[in-house]
Amino acid sequence: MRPVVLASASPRRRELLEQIGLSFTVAPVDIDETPLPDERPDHYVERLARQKAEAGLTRAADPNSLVIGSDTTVVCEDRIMAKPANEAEAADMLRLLSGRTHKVMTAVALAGEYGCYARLVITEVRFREIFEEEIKAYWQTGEPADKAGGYGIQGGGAVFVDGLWGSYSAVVGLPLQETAELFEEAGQPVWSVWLSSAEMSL
Ligand SMILES: Cc1cn([C@H]2C[C@H](O)[C@@H](COP(=O)(O)OP(=O)(O)OP(=O)(O)O)O2)c(=O)[nH]c1=O
Repeated sequence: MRPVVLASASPRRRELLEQIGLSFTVAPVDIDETPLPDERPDHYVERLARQKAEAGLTRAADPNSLVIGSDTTVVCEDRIMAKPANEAEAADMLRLLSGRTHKVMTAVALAGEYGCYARLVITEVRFREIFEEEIKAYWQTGEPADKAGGYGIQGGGAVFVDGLWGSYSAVVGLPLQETAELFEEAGQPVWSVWLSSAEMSL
């Protein structure tokens, strides 16, 4: 088995990867997340996911590692919403998302000595109308600050959600089905990890 590295500082990505039973180490990378001039949001998230995975591989102690990088961005009315810089920006984001359907774009990339492969997952999320008092109170919870679009579907942000079409895990930060597909293609399927942990516990 090749060692698996998650090149991310996101606690959500760590929890999602733990959920499917993979053993891995965490080694965040720091890359410039500024969009290129006129860059399309789908190209942007995939580029960042690839850059995170590739930077992680360059730094990995074992060159045989499989390194995961991922990026999540909320897109509404052609606006790319990364993590809000402050309360005013978070409030602006939630006002725009209120009563509308937006897209959550998440890309996952897996880099290994064979190259870097990626999947882009687009999920539609519909929000009910959100009131000013709620926006103010939600900021106080601390939840919006480190999340794309200024909300967490896995937390209090769930109360705004009217409907979701696509991948729930992708909205939280890592599309698990597509991540497993990349591992399958890399010759290290997730089920083989399940099998070896089951054999070890016998
Ligand atoms: C929309 C949404 C995003 N998020 C999070 C997932 C990501 O952590 C974050 C988007 O920021 P990213 O820049 O994708 O990731 P990050 O900076 O947190 O971590 P790293 O780059 O080191 O991998 O928003 C949620 O937790 N819940 C949600 O509902």
